[in-house]
Amino acid sequence: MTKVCIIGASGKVGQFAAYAISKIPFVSRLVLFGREGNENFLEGIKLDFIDSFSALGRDVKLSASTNPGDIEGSDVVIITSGIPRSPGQDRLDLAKQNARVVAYYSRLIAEYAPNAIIMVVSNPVDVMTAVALECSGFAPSRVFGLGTHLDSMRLKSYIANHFSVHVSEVHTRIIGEHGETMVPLWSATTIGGIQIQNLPEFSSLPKDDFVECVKVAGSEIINKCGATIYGPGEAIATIVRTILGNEDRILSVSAYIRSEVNDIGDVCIGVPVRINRKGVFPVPIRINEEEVLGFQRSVDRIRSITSEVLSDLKSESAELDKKNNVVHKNDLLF
Ligand SMILES: NC(=O)C1=CN([C@@H]2O[C@H](COP(=O)(O)OP(=O)(O)OC[C@H]3O[C@@H](n4cnc5c(N)ncnc54)[C@H](O)[C@@H]3O)[C@@H](O)[C@H]2O)C=CC1
Ligand SMILES: O=C([O-])CC(=O)C(=O)O
Repeated sequence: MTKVCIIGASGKVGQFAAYAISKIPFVSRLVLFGREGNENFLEGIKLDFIDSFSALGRDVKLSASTNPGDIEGSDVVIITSGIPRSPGQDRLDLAKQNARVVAYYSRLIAEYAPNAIIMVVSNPVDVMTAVALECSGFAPSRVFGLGTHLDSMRLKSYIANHFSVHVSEVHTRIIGEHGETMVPLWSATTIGGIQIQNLPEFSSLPKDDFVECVKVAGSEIINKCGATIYGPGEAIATIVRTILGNEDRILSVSAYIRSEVNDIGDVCIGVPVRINRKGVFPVPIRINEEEVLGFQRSVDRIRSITSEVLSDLKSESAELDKKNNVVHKNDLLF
């Protein structure tokens, strides 16, 4: 019996991710969770899913809920709640607003599903991962964010397309911020097992254009159709499958590192991690000088915004404390 709960299931990403997860064979219970007022909407999604299960021959126990008690017993809880960016906005512009939402749900998860693994999707995902880690009080191995997995998938598809090979022949990795300062690791990119730098075509490869396309992929989709849905949804489902199947795959997600990348650490950011039933475990790596410079820049940027956001949450919490003289459970941020 494995139970997965999607918080923010009434939203676009939450809804499609839930659907993609419902097709994973080991998932036996799925909770479509949302905020109060969305009961009817969530129930409608549930009924529609049930119709599709009939066509698929799937047998998943499905619930639609706004009651925190229904998070209980979850093996994996995914937070997709929060505002998405509008055209012209940077993901980091969402930090302060979404931090309150992620903080609230992380505390709720800690209370109702203390043994769960938390996956954060809400943006800016690296900063929100740090918020979830802080507010849940969970071990770093049990809190991570979607991070640069989606960026790595995007780069992989551009490379596969350029070389006219199947995507499964391409292995590549982007680390750092899920955003402007992301760092592609060409040194860790292979095609059909061959180091990309050993291919004659490498010198003429439009590498900078590829990376630029990855950086703007989300905003381009948002400008054209309002939201990215299927890419993130499938990326989320892949990671859930990796956890529940205890697959020990190495994927790039946002995780807390101590000093695993060239001794750089103390931040939640996109890095390669081993993923299994116990959670996520950063893989110690050494990258080249140019990559270190880029990664350090990314770390500095995320670390500075993270510390601002965490300190705001702390003072808001202290403010509530003073005002109410009592801290109500639902107001607690820390
Ligand atoms: N890390 C990644 O790669 C990706 C992250 N995202 C992020 O995921 C989040 C959700 O995106 P969408 O589903 O497109 O947005 P959406 O607007 O369709 O859904 C937002 C969801 O959050 C809930 N929500 C909003 N404000 C809330 C609040 N104050 N309290 C409780 N719940 C609240 C809504 O009820 C809804 O369920 C955004 O922050 C977006 O930037 C989206 C795609 C990829
Ligand atoms: O771009 C956005 O805001 C959504 C997202 O993170 C992505 O699709 O990479």
